[in-house]
Formats: sequence, C-alpha cells, structure tokens
Amino acid sequence: MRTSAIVVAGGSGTRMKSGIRKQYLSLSGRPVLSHTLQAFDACPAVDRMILVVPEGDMAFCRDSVLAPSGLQKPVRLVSGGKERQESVYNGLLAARGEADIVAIHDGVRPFVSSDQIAETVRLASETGACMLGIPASDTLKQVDGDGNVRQTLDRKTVWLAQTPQTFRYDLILTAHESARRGGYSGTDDASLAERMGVAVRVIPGSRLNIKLTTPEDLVLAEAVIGARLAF
Ligand SMILES: Nc1ccn([C@@H]2O[C@H](COP(=O)(O)OP(=O)(O)OP(=O)(O)O)[C@@H](O)[C@H]2O)c(=O)n1
Ligand SMILES: C[C@](O)(CO)[C@H](O)COP(=O)(O)O
Repeated sequence: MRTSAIVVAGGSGTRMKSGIRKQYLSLSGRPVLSHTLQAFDACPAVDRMILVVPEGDMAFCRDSVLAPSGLQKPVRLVSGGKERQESVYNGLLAARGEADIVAIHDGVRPFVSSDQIAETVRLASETGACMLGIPASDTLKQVDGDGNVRQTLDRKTVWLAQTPQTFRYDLILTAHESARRGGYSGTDDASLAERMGVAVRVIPGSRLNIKLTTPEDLVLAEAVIGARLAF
C-alpha cells in the first residue's frame, strides 16, 4: 500500500504569541517542523510526504526547513488554507493518485514516534481509519459560560485526540468532500469520518506527543528534548 504523510503546518500560531510562526521555532537548534518531518522520514511505513504551509512561506520552508533537515524521502510543498481542515484538503488533493493510505499529522507535534506512526498505518490499512489518542487522566468538568461547573463527566470513556490520524485515501477524501458540501467544520479529520458513520480505531499515543499551542508548551518541549538527550 502506498502511504503518504500529510503534515499540516499552514497555521498562524496565534496562541503561541511568538514573533515567528510556532512551526518554525527552534527546538534544540532545529525548527519544530524539522523534528516532525524527521519522525515520518524515519518511519518505514511512510513512502513520501506532503508538507502544507502558508502560501508565502514556500521558499523559506524549502530553503530553511527542508534543505537542512537531510530528509531521505520525497517531500512536496503545498499551500495551506484559512482553516486546518482546508489545509488538510489541499494536502489530500495533492496526494491524489500517489497514496492508498494517508497519515495526517499536525506539524507542531514534533515528538510523534515512528513506531506509532507505523502502527496507525498498519491498522488503517486493515480498518480504514486509525488515530492516536491518550485516555483522559484528569477529572473532566463541563463548565458553563459563567465559569461554573455544570457537571463532572465520566472520564472512563474519554480520550484526548492526537495525530497522526491515518485513513484509506478514498475514505478520508470522501469525508472531506462531504463536509465541504455540508458546510461542516471539524477540529480534526476523524470527526469528518465519524459523521459518515466510519468506525475510527483509537490506539494509545503518548503524553509526550504534545501539540505546541501556547508558550507553556515550549517549556514542555524543551524538557522532552532534554530528557531525550539524557537517555
Ligand atoms: N489554516 C491552518 C491552521 C492550522 N494548521 C495546522 O494545523 C496544526 C494544528 O493547528 P493549531 O495548533 O491550531 O495551529 P494554529 O492554527 O497555527 O494555532 P492558532 O490556533 O493558535 O493560530 C498546526 O500544525 C497548524 O500549522 C494548518 O495547516 N492550516
Ligand atoms: C487535530 C488535533 O490535534 C487533534 O487533537 C486538534 O484538534 C487540533 O486543534 P487545533 O485547534 O487546530 O490545534
């Protein structure tokens, strides 16, 4: 099965409140995005990559992210959209004809493991859809607009979604096109498949597979890098 990774890095990083887009911030001397791409480059289950970036960043990404990263697999640059869902869709269109399976991943999750990527590919090849997640370990509260607890949720059945979210290509393209026709906007790709009635398999990711979203996440990221260097 031909497998393409679609790494989405077309966002503005508003919540990170940094001078440059968070996907380009330096982690251990390399851009965040370089760490992410190298995890997919090292995964034997992935044949090629599509990197989705803001339209105006193409030359920068080519010269300052891809070139120094020493990637072995082909990477194609594609321009992103206004929302993550549109960026993914642009990546899907670019993968047409080259992929039977697509692993869709946030470019700002640099600590994903190649083994876990491979396992999502293996299972998506069998079932059509597989994603990483972690079971909720904190007590979950539903909170109303006034900041008061409305109810405590049963956390036994709640998992926090991660990426990659990996699908049979035709399945996820159909789901995206259905969402576009229906005006549905989801915060992840699995939700588009779910609304089509697809059973999405969730397998354990890692608490280290963090999404760099706010400045505190950078502190965590440096700690992960430090811990890795220590072992
Ligand atoms: N129009 C967009 C928005 C997001 N993303 C990507 O989707 C991933 C998860 O999105 P998020 O963490 O929300 O990134 P941003 O949208 O950049 O952050 P913010 O919401 O703080 O602006 C990131 O790798 C981001 O670059 C994208 O490719 N295209
Ligand atoms: C796709 C995702 O990472 C799964 O948890 C998450 O939904 C992305 O949300 P964001 O607001 O686009 O970062």
